[in-house]
Amino acid sequence: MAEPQRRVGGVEKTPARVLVVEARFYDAIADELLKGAKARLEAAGAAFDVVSVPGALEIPPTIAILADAASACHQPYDAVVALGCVIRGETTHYEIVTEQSARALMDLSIARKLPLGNGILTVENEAQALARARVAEMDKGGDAAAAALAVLRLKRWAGCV
Ligand SMILES: Nc1c(NC[C@H](O)[C@H](O)[C@H](O)CO)[nH]c(=O)[nH]c1=O
Ligand SMILES: CC(=O)[C@@H](O)COP(=O)(O)O
Repeated sequence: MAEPQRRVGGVEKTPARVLVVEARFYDAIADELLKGAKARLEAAGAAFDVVSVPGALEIPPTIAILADAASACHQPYDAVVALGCVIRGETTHYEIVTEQSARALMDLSIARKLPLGNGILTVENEAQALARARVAEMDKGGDAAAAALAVLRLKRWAGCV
């Protein structure tokens, strides 16, 4: 049976090796998302690597590349967190970026049975983005990290029943 869950100060301890891939298309938003994700991972006792890419479309291939590289080095990642912000512009490119990045992340997670938290904001304007990125407000970066760890705990539990 899986070891009893250890919850300290309201945070479920989850020892893990986590890959965080952040898109830096909007630096101020990315900073807040990363701040929240790191705080949640640290509170859970998880180790993590942070890698930056230009935009949301680069997140899925970067995860695939680095997950394979880590496994080849016999240091596989237990979970992944994707962080980014896509703000609608004048053209249909918003649909491409949002839908393709989300679809690719879901496909990656399922195909590889890799716990993955999707913290890519898809919003209409900067105000909506800031409200969701800020740790003191909606903390979507922290939520994405927490979601990845929650699925990891389930995966470990399933492996031990
Ligand atoms: N408009 C946004 C983008 N667009 C860039 C793409 O993600 C990608 O980097 C480019 O098409 C080159 O492959 N990316 C975001 O993360 N956020 C946006 O609002
Ligand atoms: C979501 C985007 O790619 C966005 O920056 C594109 O803006 P636009 O549609 O005005 O070119």
